[in-house]
Formats: sequence, structure tokens, C-alpha cells
Amino acid sequence: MVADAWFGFSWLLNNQLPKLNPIKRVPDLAALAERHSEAILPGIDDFVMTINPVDEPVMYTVNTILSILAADYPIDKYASYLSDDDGSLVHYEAMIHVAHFAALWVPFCRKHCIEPRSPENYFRMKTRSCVGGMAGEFMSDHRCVRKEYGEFKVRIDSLSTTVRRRSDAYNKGDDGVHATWMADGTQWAGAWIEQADNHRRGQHTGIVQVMLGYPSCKPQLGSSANTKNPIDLSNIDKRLPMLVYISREKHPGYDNQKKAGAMNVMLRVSALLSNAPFVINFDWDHYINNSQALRDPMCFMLDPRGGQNTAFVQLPQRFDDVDLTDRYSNHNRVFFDGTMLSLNGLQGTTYLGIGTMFHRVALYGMEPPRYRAESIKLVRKAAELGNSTQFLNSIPDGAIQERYITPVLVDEGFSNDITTLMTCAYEDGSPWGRVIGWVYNIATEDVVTGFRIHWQGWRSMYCSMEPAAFRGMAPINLTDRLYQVLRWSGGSLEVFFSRSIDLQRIAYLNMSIYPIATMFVLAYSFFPVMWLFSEQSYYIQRPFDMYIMYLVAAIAMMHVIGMFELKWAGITLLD
Ligand SMILES: O=c1ccn([C@@H]2O[C@H](COP(=O)(O)OP(=O)(O)O[C@H]3O[C@H](CO)[C@@H](O)[C@H](O)[C@H]3O)[C@@H](O)[C@H]2O)c(=O)[nH]1
Ligand SMILES: [Mn+2]
Repeated sequence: MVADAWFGFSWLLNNQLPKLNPIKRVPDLAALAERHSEAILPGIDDFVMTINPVDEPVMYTVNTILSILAADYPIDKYASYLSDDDGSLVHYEAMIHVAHFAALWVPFCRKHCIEPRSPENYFRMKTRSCVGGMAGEFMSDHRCVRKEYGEFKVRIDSLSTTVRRRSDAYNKGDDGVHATWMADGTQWAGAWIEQADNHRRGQHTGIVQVMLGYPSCKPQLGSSANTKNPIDLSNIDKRLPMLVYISREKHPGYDNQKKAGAMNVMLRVSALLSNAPFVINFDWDHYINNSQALRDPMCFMLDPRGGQNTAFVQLPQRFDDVDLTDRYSNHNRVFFDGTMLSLNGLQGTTYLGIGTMFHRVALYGMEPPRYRAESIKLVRKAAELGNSTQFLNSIPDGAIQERYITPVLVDEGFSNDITTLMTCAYEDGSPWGRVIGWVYNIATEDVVTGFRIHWQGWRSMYCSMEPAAFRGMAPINLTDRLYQVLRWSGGSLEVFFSRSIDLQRIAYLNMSIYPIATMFVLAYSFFPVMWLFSEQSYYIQRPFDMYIMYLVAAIAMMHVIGMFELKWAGITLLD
């Protein structure tokens, strides 16, 4: 009885309540272009997160970064940041190679309107069309870039060997220090191959390095083909957006708070370097699949009807390399295209961790403008954000949508300011991780952060575009998938029991209590064999005719509703 009641309750929570007021939102890029010329599009900071170059292969990370650098968005209006949570020299040197290869890859994408702009995925495609015209030139450029990409890959693949060999050569015959050495002959500040005090995973200083500086505001055309530059770029803007490498300080005395901790550091560091009013975040394995992807959420953020009060725009997650039958249910189309979309009619979708564009101030814990007596509350809140004057001064600017990214001079004093923002101690006694930034101490930091933002009165939006804005990898073996689902379920229950979260709408409740159903499913699975334990104590009634009729009618009704929902969401029965 309890189980049946629970299933009925979850059905209401999951399938009915969120769908009472379904609203489909479709981005209109043409309308965006009409109202907002390129010159007035707002700035965006793009965050990419990675930890270990072995568990999270560098080749994916570099492709993600390249797809961002090549995105179709005003070049001087966005900056990309890589957070390397283990402080590995391999990642650092990979970014040097990326900066170099991007000088060819990005203009090539612009010249021939390449899609997708992650080179690995582009070169893997069986058929490709030349959208930009110039078919003959396209073929020769294509061959040339493919060759360069092949060499780039070899350099990336051999990075760990290169770093090891170089370090062995430096360390030979020395005084017993087995450091890891950079190409310029200095010791690497992050984790060493042979771990030492202050140079191990989980214990190293913070590092920040601008790999590609802030570009000029005026287009700079490339040169015609020559020995240094094998393809003709004479009519193509060759500027590249800003690229920054960050590795926050780690210390065993502090809980590093995993992804949420790393993102909060990025939020602060980017405030000093580019301070864009919008931020978007990706995991290492999620690349931009549609070069227009950064414009898509802007359609809603800049919408005069409520865009100001929209904290975040969430795009669905799409995955590569999942087997045809999708046996571990990675695509989750009903969730991404049905359930989440239907929340648009309420306060909006919950935050799903990747491919989400935020208003920067929403992450600072500010209320939405409709509840905020503008600057007064901004300033009051600012005082809680820590003790870096530079950072506090950046806050009012970070709220201004019309602001340009202003280039900063990274001198020694400025570097020190940034380093302070990356220290573990910066957040001591502050509300970071509770009411400011991404929320700590919960395995699913995304769900809980989204709840907190909604609770403050912000709205969110959900929309998708074709071809998919972003694509990524999903766990394709059972162990990894089970572990992921277990982590998510545990995290969801944690959110429910933490009681720190005050749900705005009952329709969101299912996001935190859905794992409870597993107990009842397990119990049901055991019922048929209960007689093995005791013959008397379990009596399962034979179904009577009336009951069967009700059952058939109820199941038929659920399927009819289901069919309507599938049609509305635009997905097929197979999904
Ligand atoms: O200490 C850490 C741990 C993780 N990460 C990064 O966090 C991301 C997600 O971690 P992963 O272990 O791959 O988790 P997934 O199950 O793939 O992540 C999903 O689930 C998480 C929790 O709900 C969300 O945060 C993610 O965005 C979402 O992709 C990766 O890019 C990691 O590099 C860090 O930067 N530092
Ligand atoms: Mn992942």
C-alpha cells in the first residue's frame, strides 16, 4: 500500500505537476541579430573544468577549448578559462599548443564556415560539405589543416613523455630534488611527477597564466598563403579570444569542495581579468557543437520580457558514442526534452551542471533586479564576498550588460591580487559555498545551486537548438554509469535532507526525492519469491475482474497521455 501510494505521489510530482503549464521556448537568432548588433552583444566568460590528464584525457579538453575559441561570437566579447584542478604541467603545456594551433584552426573555421568546430569531431565526420563556397580551395585548405591537426595531436599525445624526459634530464646528477621542469628551465609550480611537499596533487600553490591576451577591438585580417601560414587568410579576421589557464591553490588542511570549489575560484579570478556579465560552464568532455551556441541563450537573456530576471538559461545535454540501443539510458530524452522543457511554464528548469549560461550577479547571491533596489543591495552584498578590494570593486561592473571587456595589465601587483583570490583561505568564514557561488558539501552541486537561485526569486529558461549546441561524452560502461547514477541519487537525497534548501515549487520536489522509489521497486521485485521465506505471512491476492479492468484502463490512459507528451516534446517512441 505504501509503495503504491508513493508511486502515485511520484507520478503526480514527476509527470503531472511540472506539466500543468507547458511552454516551449524557441531561440530566434535572426531577431537577436536584428535588435542587437555584434557591437552591443554582451561579454561572456566560458569556464572549462578538468582534473587529471589521465582520467580525463587531454585530447578531449583541448578539443573543447578549440571549439570555444572558434565559436561564432564577437571575438573581443568573450574569454575562455581552463581550470586544471590538479595543477598538471601537461595541461599547461597543452594550452600553449592550443594557443598556437588555434591561430590556424579558428580562421580556417571562419573562412569555410566549418561545423562542428571541435577538430576531432570535424575530421571524424564521413561527409562534409563546403558551406563557404570555394570548393577547390576548401579541399586544399582542408587537407592542409588536417595534416597540421595530425601533428598537433602527436604533440599533445606525447606531452607527458616530453615533460618526463625533460625533467629527467634536468634532474640528472642534482642534489636529490626531483622536480618537474618547464620548457624555459624553471621548476613547475604545480604538482610534480615525483610528488614532493607543496608540489603534489592536493597541495600546491595557485597558478594563473594568460595564454592568449585580450584581442584588439578592430578586426585584423590574416595574410595570404606563405611558408609560415599555409592557407590564404587574407580576408579573414585572425584575432583569437582571450584564453587563461588557472589552477587554484590546494592544501590538505582544506576541503577542496571539488567542482563547486574550482568554479567559485574561476568566478573570482575571471572577475578581475574579463568580468563578463555572463558566464557559461562546460566539463572537459563537452564541446561546442554548433558555432552559434553562445548566441542561443542570449535570445532569452536579452529578452525585454523578463530576461533581466532570468538567472540562467539551460541547454539540453547531448552525447556522442552512445550505443544505438542506448542500453544505459544515457540520452535521457524524456528528461531533457519533456520534463525539463515543461518546467518553462513554472519558474524554469533546474540547473543541470553543463551548458548553462548565468547572469554573473546571480552567482554572487544577488536578488533579481525586480526585488533589488539596484545599487544599494549590490553594495551591501559586496561586503560579504571576501576581502579583496579589487574583486569587490569589480562587482558593480559585472552587473552591467552593456559593458565592454576592458583589457587589464597583468603586472606583479595584479598577479598577487589574483593569487589571493585563488587561496584556500580566501573563503574562510565567508558565505561562499552557502549563499554565494556554487553550493558546497553536496554531491550534486548543480541541482542545489539551481534551487538556491530560484529561491531568491530568479527565473530560469530551457531551450534547445538544432544542431545541438553542445555535445559530450557519457559513461558507456555499466560500472561507470551505475556509479554516476548512485552519486546523483545520493546527492539528490542529500539536497532533500539538508533542509538548507527551501523549495520554491512543489514541482521541483521530485528532483530531490526520486531515489526513494528504488526501495519500493526492490521490494516489488522480491514479492514473487516471498513464499520462499514463509508460506503464511505473505498472501498475494488473485486479481479480480473489476481490478483488471481498472488496471487496463489506467495503463491505457497513461500511455495516451504519454503519447501526447512525446509529440509535444518532439521526440520519438524509441527515445
Ligand atoms: O575536484 C574536482 C572534481 C571534478 N571536477 C570537474 O567536474 C566535472 C564533472 O565531474 P565528473 O566526475 O565528470 O561528473 P559527471 O557525472 O560527469 O558530472 C555531472 O554531474 C555533476 C554533479 O551533478 C555535475 O556537476 C556535472 O556538471 C555533470 O556533468 C569534470 O569536468 C571535472 O573535471 C573538478 O574540476 N574538480
Ligand atoms: Mn563527466
